[in-house]
Amino acid sequence: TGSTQPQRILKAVQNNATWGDAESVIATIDNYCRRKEWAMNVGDDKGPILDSVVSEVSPKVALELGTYCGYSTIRIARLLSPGSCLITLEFNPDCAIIARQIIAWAGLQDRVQLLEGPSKDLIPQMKESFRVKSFDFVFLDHWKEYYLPDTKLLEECGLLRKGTVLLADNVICPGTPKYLEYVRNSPRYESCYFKSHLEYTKVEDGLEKSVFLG
Ligand SMILES: O=C(NC/C=C/[C@H]1O[C@@H](n2cnc(C(F)(F)F)c2)[C@H](O)[C@@H]1O)c1cc([N+](=O)[O-])cc(O)c1O
Ligand SMILES: [Mg+2]
Repeated sequence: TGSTQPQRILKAVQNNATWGDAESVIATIDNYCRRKEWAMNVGDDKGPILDSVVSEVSPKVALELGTYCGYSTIRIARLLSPGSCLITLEFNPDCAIIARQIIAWAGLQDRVQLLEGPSKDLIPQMKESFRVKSFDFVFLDHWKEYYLPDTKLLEECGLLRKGTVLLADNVICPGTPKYLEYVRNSPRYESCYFKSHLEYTKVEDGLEKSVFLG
C-alpha cells in the first residue's frame, strides 16, 4: 500500500518548508507540484489573483469550499487581519487530516476552522452552530457541479450580504458552466472574469469574481 498524494505533499512541506512560515509552505507546494507531481492547488499563477481579491475585501469572516491539502486555505489565511477567521469545508477525512497538519506547519491554525462533512449539511449549520452572521468572502474550489447548488444554499440560508464577494476557481477548466451562467445572468450578482492558467500548466483557466448585490 503506497502513499497518497496529500501524504506526499505533507512530506515535501515537512522536509523543505520552515515551521511557522506560510510563504515557505506555499513555495514548497508549488515547487513540488510543478516539478514532481501535478496537484489541484489553485497554484502560483491564479494564486496572486486570489491574494489580490482577498486583500481588497479584507474579510472578517471568510468561507472556503474545498480544502484539499490546505494550499489556498494558507494563501487566504496569511492575508487575514488578526481577529478575522476562515472557515474551510472538507468532505474527505483523509484530506482533512493532512490539511490540518499543513495549516499548522504554516502557523495559521488560529485563524482557520476546518470543518469535515458535506456542504449541504454544514452550510445550514453556519448561523446556529458556528455563530456566523454572514460571509464577507467565499472561495469556491470544491466539486464543480456543486458550485451552483451551494451558492443557492448560501443565499437561502441568509449567509450572503450586500457586497459579499464570491471567487470561483476553474470556471474554464474543468469548467463550471451552470454556475457561470447563473452569476453572469442573475440581477443579484455583478460578475467579472480574471483570465489565467490552470495550475502548473499553459492551459487557459480563470477565476470568476461575483459580488452579491443583496
Ligand atoms: O476537481 C477539482 N477540484 C475538486 C476539489 C475537491 C476537493 O473538495 C473537497 N470537497 C468536496 N465537497 C466539499 C465541501 F465543501 F462540501 F465540504 C469539499 C473534496 O473532498 C476534495 O478535497 C479540480 C480539478 C482540476 N483539474 O484540472 O482537473 C483543477 C482544479 O483546480 C480543481 O479544483
Ligand atoms: Mg481548483
